[in-house]
Amino acid sequence: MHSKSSLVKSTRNFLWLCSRAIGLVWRTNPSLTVGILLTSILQAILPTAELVASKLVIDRIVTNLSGHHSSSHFWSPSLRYLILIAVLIITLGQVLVPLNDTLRSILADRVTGQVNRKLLLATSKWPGLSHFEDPQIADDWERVRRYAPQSGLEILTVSTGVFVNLCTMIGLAATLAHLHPLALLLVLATALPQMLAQWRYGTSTTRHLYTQTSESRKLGYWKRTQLTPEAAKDVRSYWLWPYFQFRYASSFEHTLGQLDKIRRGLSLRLSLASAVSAAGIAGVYMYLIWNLAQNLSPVGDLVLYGGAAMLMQSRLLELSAILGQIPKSVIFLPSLFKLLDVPADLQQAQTHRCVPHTIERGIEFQDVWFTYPGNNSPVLKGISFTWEPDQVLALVGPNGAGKTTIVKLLLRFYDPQEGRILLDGVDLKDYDLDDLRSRIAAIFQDFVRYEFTIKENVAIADISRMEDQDRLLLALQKADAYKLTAKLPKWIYTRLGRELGDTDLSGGEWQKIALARAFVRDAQLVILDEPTAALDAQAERELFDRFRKLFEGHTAIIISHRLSTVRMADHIVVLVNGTVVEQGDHSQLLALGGYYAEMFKMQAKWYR
Ligand SMILES: Nc1ncnc2c1ncn2[C@@H]1O[C@H](COP(=O)(O)OP(=O)(O)OP(=O)(O)O)[C@@H](O)[C@H]1O
Repeated sequence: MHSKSSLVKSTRNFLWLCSRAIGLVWRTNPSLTVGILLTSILQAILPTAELVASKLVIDRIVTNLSGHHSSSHFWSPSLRYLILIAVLIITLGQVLVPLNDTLRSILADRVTGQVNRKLLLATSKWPGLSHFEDPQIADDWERVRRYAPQSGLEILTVSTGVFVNLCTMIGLAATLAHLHPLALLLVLATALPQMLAQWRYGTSTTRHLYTQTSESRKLGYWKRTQLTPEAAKDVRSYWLWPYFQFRYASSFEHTLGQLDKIRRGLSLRLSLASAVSAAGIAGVYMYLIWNLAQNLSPVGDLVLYGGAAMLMQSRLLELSAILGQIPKSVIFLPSLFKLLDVPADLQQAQTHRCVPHTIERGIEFQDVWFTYPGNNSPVLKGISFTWEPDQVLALVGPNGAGKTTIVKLLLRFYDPQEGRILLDGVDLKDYDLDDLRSRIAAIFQDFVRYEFTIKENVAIADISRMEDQDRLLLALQKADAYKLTAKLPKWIYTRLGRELGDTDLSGGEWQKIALARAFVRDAQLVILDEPTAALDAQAERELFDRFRKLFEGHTAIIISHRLSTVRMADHIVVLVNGTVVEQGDHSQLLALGGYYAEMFKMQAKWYR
């Protein structure tokens, strides 16, 4: 009972997937889809028509040869007429193959483009970061990347393939049954083992590929480690090539070695089964030759029925190969539709409340607890602190204390599991998410180095200001990055990066470009995560001197391990292991003689 209901459920699920996939193909380009269907229907009818026409031509030739000896009688009007029809049918059959293939290729590319656009649109609606860090979603991406763009088209290919082969086979079966019902039975029975082997081949290899998705992600990773310019430095300086090659080779062996084993076993069965089907064809031919010898049938029958038996078998095999392909076409569709339908990872406010233009009361963390999705232990354990408007707040603490996590919560990349984060007394969750983020200029320590021009790299913080050159130049000046543009070949129009760019910058120069982004936006909140980590001592000092002026009228948060950068902050929060251990301004914390004072003295000692 249970297995029956699960069969009904999985069949319903399968049909739903197929209809959704075909719907996707249809909506991508209805006229191309119709073109493929029409050419497929014609391809279904033509093979039987070709056989019948050939038989009629041969029989007419034999009749004309036996009845008359003059050339004019041989070329009787009926023979010419039959030859013309046969040539037309054969030509049409030949023309349809490339036509159908071309239509399929065009549609395949369009479906791929459509699927990718849909996926990008769907991911743009994931408000947080959790989905990007979920290993199951990463597996779904891998399946989609490898197979799903073709899946919609494969479903179309499979369904038209099944239709074409069934139509062709009805004609062929009727022809064979006309010769003798046992001839039909013989062909069907001897094709059966090969059909089963073919089907098993398709389903087993697909199942294997599906279960190996995580492993093939690793395979891709080991390949990338040897190809990306970032890793190339390490690979060469540490001579990692043999090690990465080894990891790649063992991962390759793991995924594809097993597949080879499956393939070898199945191909042996397939060869044995082919021998059985060949025996079936031989049986039909023996019967035809015996008939011919007994003068029971014309020569044309050899072409018609022998051809029908061979074609029937090849179509049966094609059908089972197509049926074996179904799991491959379908098995990746759930991943595609899961990615398209995955619910948002954050609740969005229904009220569309905007962040006030002037922050009056500041920001307050109230007993905030946070654990990263998939982790067991919390990263933030009951964090509480207040951040007054127009203040510069600094977060300090050892590595892994949770400083960047606090910033991620402020941007609502994740929501805390317990506690609240208030902006002017209102929970961040109650603000419109897009509006909230548009009021924050955040520069992370792992900022992205886009292979764009300098102008674009700065304007990325507010695309609407792309043509506001004065603003962009001012931002570059504030970040002390303007000077470096002078030495570049195309000034601010110089494209940066190693892959597409004209030239590249040093780490510190890149950091200045990233810092300039903070000054492009009209943001109420500025977040700088390690803004001076890559700067030289003089640049850090200059930034430090100008910091107050640069962020005048801004509520800013700065994360830094360099306490020389941090000391000018109005309020300093010291985090250790996810909890606030001290807070106050620089002199208060020094007077306290705790973690901050110790770190500051240690750093000062090093400098001295
Ligand atoms: N995306 C993530 N998924 C799971 N755990 C994470 C993730 N990001 C950070 N963590 C964990 O959270 C802890 C705090 O990380 P966070 O980046 O906030 O530290 P931090 O104080 O900014 O450290 P650092 O000074 O090294 O930049 C770390 O122990 C880290 O392992």
